[in-house]
Amino acid sequence: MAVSVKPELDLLTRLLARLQPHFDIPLRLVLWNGAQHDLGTDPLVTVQLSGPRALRHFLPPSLDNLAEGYVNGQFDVLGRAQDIVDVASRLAETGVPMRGRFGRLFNPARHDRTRDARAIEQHYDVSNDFYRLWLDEAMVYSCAYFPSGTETLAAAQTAKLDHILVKLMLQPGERLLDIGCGWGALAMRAAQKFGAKVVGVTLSKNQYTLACERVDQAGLAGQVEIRLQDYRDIDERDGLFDKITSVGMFEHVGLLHLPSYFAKISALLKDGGLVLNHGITSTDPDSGECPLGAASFIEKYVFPNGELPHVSKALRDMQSAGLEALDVECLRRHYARTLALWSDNFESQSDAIRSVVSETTYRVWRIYLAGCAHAFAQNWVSIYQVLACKAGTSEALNPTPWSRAYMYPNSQSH
Ligand SMILES: C[S@@+](CC[C@H](N)C(=O)[O-])C[C@H]1O[C@@H](n2cnc3c(N)ncnc32)[C@H](O)[C@@H]1O
Repeated sequence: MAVSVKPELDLLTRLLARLQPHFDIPLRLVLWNGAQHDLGTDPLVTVQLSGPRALRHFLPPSLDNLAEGYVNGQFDVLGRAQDIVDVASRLAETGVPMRGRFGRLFNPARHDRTRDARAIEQHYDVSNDFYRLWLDEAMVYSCAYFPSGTETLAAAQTAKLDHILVKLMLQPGERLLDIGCGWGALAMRAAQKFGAKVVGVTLSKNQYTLACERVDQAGLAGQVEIRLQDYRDIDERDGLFDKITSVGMFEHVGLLHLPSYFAKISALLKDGGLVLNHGITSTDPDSGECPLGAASFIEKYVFPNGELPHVSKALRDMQSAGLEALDVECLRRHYARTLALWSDNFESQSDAIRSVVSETTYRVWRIYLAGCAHAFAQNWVSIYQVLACKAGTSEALNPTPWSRAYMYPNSQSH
């Protein structure tokens, strides 16, 4: 027996008619009976509801509830991914208080080697072909650096790698450890351009396989060693490092584990050694979650167990581990730009992407990339590079010059 949806439709139509004058959101809702309702002038985004069940994803219109409806095919959305996310967050603001800021404090994520390996597998082992379709050619999967704001994605990723390696004053023959080496781009750059001997570790099997292939093809096998290894299992008795990088990795560590993460880095570093930690941070002073339900969506579908500290907590935990912060640089705008470029690539490659992953995965990542661009642009999250030294008080153990001028070798003004 067919269930009549007429009463719900009438109710909804009356409700929308009452709400419309109070909104100016460039959204057109198309109901399953074909009726259209615009929540603002000149709609940029159209939502097509497949039936009354889709409505529960608007009650409340939190970002996780909306995104889940789209990912599960309860409704279709037409428009640019970044407009879709902008409209979604404006809808969310109408119905959801900025809750969730303190969620993690009462419900910390649980981390151990097995859980973390599983979480990494879910995120990074989608397939190398998938990431190749929207990252730059070197497959750098972290915030790029746009010295003039006009660089291409590829140029900005190379500029980021060099910015990090120059900050570290990496010298020929020095031992560099890259924690969370991804597909090996930083390790290869450090060997090729700076003459370093590099160990890179990743938890992702797909990354490990491709990074090893790329190192071999570049003839760097004698200089770069890629390991499928948890950073906690690197043994300091096998030799200390002159320099350490960790780029886009400490988001996986967990708030409760940051002290032991920095203690491990400190233990692996020679006295006077430098570390560059580049990672996403919470903009909530108490290290709370991303607002409007965004954190719940990311936790469930994209980045299980990810946790972001406020930069002050990261600095505190570094200090406790004997690492003195020498330089702190905010790259928030750079990540908003990077993510917007990734999102544009994703949109332009949508057919190819759909041929290598499921429709659900395609939808999750489409909304995730555009959503993260929005989150950085809105200052919901941030990102910092922190250069620190295992210095002690001896002047001889502080390797950096008196000024920061050395960090900008190609620039006249700093
Ligand atoms: C966002 S990716 C960044 C990759 C690379 N640094 C880049 O910029 O392209 C994070 C990396 O951290 C690695 N990772 C996460 N947790 C790890 C752990 N416990 N031990 C070693 N690597 C880890 C992942 O496998 C992945 O390679």
